[in-house]
Order: sequence, then structure tokens, then C-alpha cells
Amino acid sequence: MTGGVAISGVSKSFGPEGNRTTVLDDVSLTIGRGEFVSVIGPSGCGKSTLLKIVAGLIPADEGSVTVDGESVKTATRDKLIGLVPQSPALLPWKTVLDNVRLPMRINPKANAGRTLRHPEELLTSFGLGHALHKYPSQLSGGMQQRAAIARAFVFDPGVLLMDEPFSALDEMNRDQQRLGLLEFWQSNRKSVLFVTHSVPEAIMLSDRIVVMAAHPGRIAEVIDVDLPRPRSVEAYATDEFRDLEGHVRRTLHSVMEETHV
Ligand SMILES: Nc1ncnc2c1ncn2[C@@H]1O[C@H](COP(=O)(O)OP(=O)(O)OP(=O)(O)O)[C@@H](O)[C@H]1O
Repeated sequence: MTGGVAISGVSKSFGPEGNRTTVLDDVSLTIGRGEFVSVIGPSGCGKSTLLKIVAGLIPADEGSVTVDGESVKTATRDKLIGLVPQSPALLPWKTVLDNVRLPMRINPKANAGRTLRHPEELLTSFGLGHALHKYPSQLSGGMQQRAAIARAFVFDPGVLLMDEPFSALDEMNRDQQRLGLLEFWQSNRKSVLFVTHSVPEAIMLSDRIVVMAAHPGRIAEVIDVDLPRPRSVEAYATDEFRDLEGHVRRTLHSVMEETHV
């Protein structure tokens, strides 16, 4: 069985017949088993659209996607994919623990025989052991988003899709959350497709960074992040980190210049 995600020749257009806009044009990308890949690029280049296609939320017009060797339809049915949206989407009338338990309680028959992660343990590893019985409104935005990430791990999926999970947080909180995710992921390696607007975030977390260009959305460059793992906050201060940051920013800059010509 092939691990990870294989995206091959994916194209997508929106709009009525005769006035369609190509949002993704022939996008191909593989994410190896246990590899962390970030996608960065100008607003409107199709990052979220690509993630939604991999998640099975919208169909591609052309091309194919496989997740752990299965079609997206089978992979979503078998819960091989964990999805973390931009906002935590926790039910306000349920405790944090019940929110994380919820995916297991929906359709328990279909979940029979699956390896499930223990919700209390998951929440504790995300630093929320003291908040199990609190309601989402009693938690900070960062803590709510951590609960949403913990929820995505319940079925222990091989693939995690994250669409700017920290974008609503202020920079200090955001950095804390990203380092928390990094630490958890480094001991729970999953294939990750991570959409972000933050260059340091992409570098800190990723094995590879996919820089996309817009109109139509396409892959402009794939940059290897060869910083040693495990990484921690000290990585920010290294020359290698700064060199990579310069490289990614220059690539983004040229992609944006091209777009505006
Ligand atoms: N359901 C839809 N119907 C019509 N147009 C859509 C739809 N979804 C996305 N688009 C358009 O596709 C383009 C790409 O959108 P998408 O959200 O994928 O970009 P993005 O790179 O994630 O942007 P951002 O960085 O601003 O979040 C945009 O021009 C958007 O307006």
C-alpha cells in the first residue's frame, strides 16, 4: 500500500459554463508517509481549494488524488484523513472532552474495529488535561484550536489536512501553538498537508514547502527544508533558518510580481 497523499494532474474551475475561471491548473504533488508539507502562496492561488479536494469536500474536474493508496471517497469513509479547519468549530454546549469524543460517537458501528486514540490522553498531550470538563467559551482561542487538532487525531488517521489552523491567533499565541503542534507531530508522525500564510511557520514545521502561484493556481517551486529534527524554538535563530526564510520570501516575491504583471 502506498502511504501518504498522491495528487496527480489536478485541475479545478469555478463559474458558469462559458465564464469559468481556472483556479487550479494541473497540480501534481506527493506527500510521503510521515512527511510534513506546507503550501504557501498569494491569496486566491487555490490553496484551500486544493486542500478541500484532498479532503473530498469538493471534486476535482481533472486528475486524481489517492490517500494511503485509496481513493478520496474510500479514505474519507475509512477515516484515513483528519481535517483541522481554520476555526475550531467546537460545539459550545459540549465540554472539550465531549467535543473530542464526538467523532467516535457518531456512527459507532462504522468505527468498530478501528484503532481509536484515547481522547483524555490526546487532550493531555496537547496541554489540555486540566480543561477536559470545561466548555469551549471558557478556553482561549489557542486552546480551542488545540482541542480541534486533538479531535482530528482521534481516529489516528495517516493523513492530516490543516487549513491555516492558527490564522485567528495573535503572533505570540500562534508561535506557542505551532511549537506545540511540532512537538506532538514529531512523536506522532503523520503525512500533513498544511496551508499557511506564514513563512516562519512553514519553515519551522515542514519537510518541504510548496510555493504556489495564482491565476491560475499552480505549483511554482518546491523548497526542501533540511533543518535537522527534532526542531525546537532555537531553530529560528540559526543561519540555516534565515537563509531558508530569504529563499522562500524571494520565491514568493517573484511569484507575486509575475501575478501582477
Ligand atoms: N465554491 C467556489 N465558487 C466559486 N469560486 C470559488 C469557490 N471556491 C473558491 N473560489 C475561488 O477560487 C479562488 C481560489 O480560492 P481559495 O480559497 O482556494 O484560495 P486561497 O489560496 O486559499 O486563498 P486565501 O489565501 O485568501 O485563503 C478564489 O478566487 C476564490 O474566489
